[in-house]
Amino acid sequence: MSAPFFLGKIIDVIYTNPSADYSSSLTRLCLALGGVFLCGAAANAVRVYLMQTSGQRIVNRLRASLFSSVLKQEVAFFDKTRTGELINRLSSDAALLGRSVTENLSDGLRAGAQASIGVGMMFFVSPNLATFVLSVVPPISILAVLYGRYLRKLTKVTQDSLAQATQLAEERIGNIRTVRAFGKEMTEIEKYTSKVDHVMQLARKEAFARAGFFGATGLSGNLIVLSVLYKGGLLMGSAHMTVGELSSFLMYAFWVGLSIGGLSSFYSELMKGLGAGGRLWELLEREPELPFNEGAILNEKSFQGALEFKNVHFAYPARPEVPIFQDFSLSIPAGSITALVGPSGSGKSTVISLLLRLYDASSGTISLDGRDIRQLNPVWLRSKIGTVSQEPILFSCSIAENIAYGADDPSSVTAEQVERVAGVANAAAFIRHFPQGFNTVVGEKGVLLSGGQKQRIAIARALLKNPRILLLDEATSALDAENEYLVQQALDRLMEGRTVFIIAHRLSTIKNANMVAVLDRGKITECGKHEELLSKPDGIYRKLMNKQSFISA
Ligand SMILES: Nc1ncnc2c1ncn2[C@@H]1O[C@H](COP(=O)(O)OP(=O)(O)OP(=O)(O)O)[C@@H](O)[C@H]1O
Repeated sequence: MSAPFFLGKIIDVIYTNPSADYSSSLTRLCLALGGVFLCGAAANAVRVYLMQTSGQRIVNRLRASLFSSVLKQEVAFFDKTRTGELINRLSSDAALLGRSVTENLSDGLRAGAQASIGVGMMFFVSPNLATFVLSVVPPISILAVLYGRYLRKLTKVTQDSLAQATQLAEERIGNIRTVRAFGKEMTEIEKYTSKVDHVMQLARKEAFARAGFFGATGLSGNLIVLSVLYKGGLLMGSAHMTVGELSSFLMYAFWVGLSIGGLSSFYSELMKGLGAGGRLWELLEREPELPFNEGAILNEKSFQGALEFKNVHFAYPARPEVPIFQDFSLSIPAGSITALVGPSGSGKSTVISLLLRLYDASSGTISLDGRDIRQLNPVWLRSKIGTVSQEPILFSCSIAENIAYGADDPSSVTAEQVERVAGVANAAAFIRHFPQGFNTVVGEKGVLLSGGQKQRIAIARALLKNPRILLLDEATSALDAENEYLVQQALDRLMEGRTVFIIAHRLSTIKNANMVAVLDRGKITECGKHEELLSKPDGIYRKLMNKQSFISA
């Protein structure tokens, strides 16, 4: 900021002081100006480096905190929040906010310092001229505030619209097989294009506002310079100013003009950042409705694994008006196999979700060894429960890593442990057939494997977890005879010595269960062994067995 001052002095020396110490004055002033330039260059380099690195650090921390906050939310939150929206928050919103508070903030601070010191220096050089010139500033400030408000609103809408496009792309790319099977590529392309077109329309609105604002601020800056020339010229004419002073003043005025342009850009970027930041904070500060990692832990030694539902009422939070369970009661004794049967959509999978405490019952209690699960630490509770679902989901990493995922600490699992459980789960043979063996990457959600293979890997994963309680949702689709036998044998091994709750789709499972429970219209209507239930002439179970086809393999 002192450069124009020295420049003015140098010009005055050149113009008005051709005296004896002319060359030494000139050298001194030029050296001082050279020093100022050097310091300026070094400070700028350091500023850029620090802002770049701190910017990235802020974005990274923001993303990590956001991811952690998202993963701790209750499952109902994910029922009502679109995945694409969350991904957008993590990627584009975080970047926008990060950039806004670092690079942009640094530019803004610099512009602010330049403008205020520039104004101070203008008053120092010529108070008279400065007062005249600064009458241009207030209208620009009003314009900036109005523009900032508009931009903030527009950014929120644009980010929302972008999130919708991301959501669509993510869902359709993730389910390309379904899109392809229905031949809907062109429809999806059109849908996506129309969504990004909408983003474009909003971007055009922003560009329009930006163009007007920048035009106006640029013009104001130039008007400042013009007014300096005019009024300064008059002052010089009446010998109230030297040529050096006018030059210094002109440069300060030019800087102030530029800085106002910089400040307006900073302001608009800040408003954009705040627009994107609003929902980031909302998400960062959101407290999960179900506790994440707090509550009691039962004594491991006396832990049995008996489960009980008592008069449970439940409706999904996303659809509170549709009751799923009404007065649902069921006792699952420790170490026994309980099979649940019921029509499709009757709420069988919901029982598993409640046992895992993915949702809380609206009323009634679910207990583990006589203790209400709402008093227990959900992380501990889930560590005692293993699940194998109808269509197990694997992650896009190696088979070994997918199996090790079952352990509390996957990094401590040895290759021998993985191979052992894979052997018990009848998976080792087919895994060894792959060229990369246990290091074979299974593709997103395990697409590179067959249904039976995925199931056996999921069984190996559950075996490694070695849980006291096992919740199984049998696959509804029949496998070929060999696969069927291998999966069934693996499941039988997995079930040994545990409390097993199984949603049954196979006749053999029902026959082998210690107890079969029949779910009908939100409650358990019959309970007993397969033959007992079948012998009731008007029993619901009997009707169900006639109506519903169970896999008989
Ligand atoms: N996350 C959810 N939000 C709202 N409603 C849900 C949710 N999940 C399931 N439902 C509804 O709850 C009811 C019970 O679903 P559930 O998956 O438990 O049935 P199911 O007996 O396991 O069915 P199937 O045998 O076909 O797998 C269904 O009507 C379903 O539409």
